[in-house]
Amino acid sequence: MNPTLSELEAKATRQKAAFGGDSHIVCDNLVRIYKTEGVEVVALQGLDLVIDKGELVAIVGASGSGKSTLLNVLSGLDVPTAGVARVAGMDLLSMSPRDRLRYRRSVVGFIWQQTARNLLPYLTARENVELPMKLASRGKARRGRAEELLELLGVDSCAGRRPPELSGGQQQRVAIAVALANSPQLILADEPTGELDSETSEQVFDALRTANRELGVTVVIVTHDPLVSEQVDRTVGIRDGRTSSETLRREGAEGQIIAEEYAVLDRVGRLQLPRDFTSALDMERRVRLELESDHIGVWPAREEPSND
Ligand SMILES: Nc1ncnc2c1ncn2[C@@H]1O[C@H](COP(=O)(O)OP(=O)(O)OP(=O)(O)O)[C@@H](O)[C@H]1O
Repeated sequence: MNPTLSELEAKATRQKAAFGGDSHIVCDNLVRIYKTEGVEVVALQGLDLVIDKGELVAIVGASGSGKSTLLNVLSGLDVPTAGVARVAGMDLLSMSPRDRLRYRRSVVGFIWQQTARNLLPYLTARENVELPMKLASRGKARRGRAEELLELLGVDSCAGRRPPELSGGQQQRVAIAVALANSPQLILADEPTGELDSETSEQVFDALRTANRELGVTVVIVTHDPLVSEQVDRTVGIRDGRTSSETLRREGAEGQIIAEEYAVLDRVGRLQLPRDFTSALDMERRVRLELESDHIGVWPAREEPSND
């Protein structure tokens, strides 16, 4: 017997709900189109991404590939045009303004690249960390928590100083403490080490790793910095507004780090072949596929027979 329309609808809904399940971050076919002066820019073109609770993930990709757009969506600053974006079970497309404010205050913490953008220059480091707790009406324990966080991130000696009296790396570590103040479940960092030298970058990355390991916070870092992207367990590559590759790292038997790069197969079976692979074999427009017992072969299209 043919299924009824309501059975088909129920099946489609079940399949949709299954993607990403109850993972901490789920982006399903996420689209963000910007319209400026009648021109449309498709910054995210159906991006799929699943991140589990407690993961530390780096996002990499060429300039303009959509990394900051993704982070702005996940932080609740920007609303996508279509698709699904869910963090900790909250739907970022249909959220009310009130829930969005609560989300931005208490569920997610954000660190910008520009050190000066993260902190108020006329407050001390401790007061900067206390401020988000004050705004969220968190009572008495504010001072103790601010000091604990500054200590955890190795900047307790800076508590009484204002940002202009701190180095760039110290400012970023205080910024991480600010982002952690209201015990968020997720920290997002957009190029947090972009303005720093390599030694200072290492300290800032260590502070993010500490937040991840000690507090169990999920951390997503957009970065061009190999020091960061090569030290996380998972690096997600974005190309033209879609996730295109993933590098997974694990420890080998002798303690060495083994990195394996994968292409991402999306929900409808699309994958992006790396540009250097396709250009090395002059692959354009069409390729020939062959299914083998344990792999799929991809070949350049056969030369069309000429009519001469
Ligand atoms: N507010 C906006 N209005 C119009 N277009 C935008 C806006 N923000 C981003 N874009 C466009 O969307 C695309 C993706 O931009 P996005 O900033 O997300 O890329 P990115 O990968 O973070 O780049 P970068 O590494 O240079 O920061 C780009 O083509 C960009 O010009």
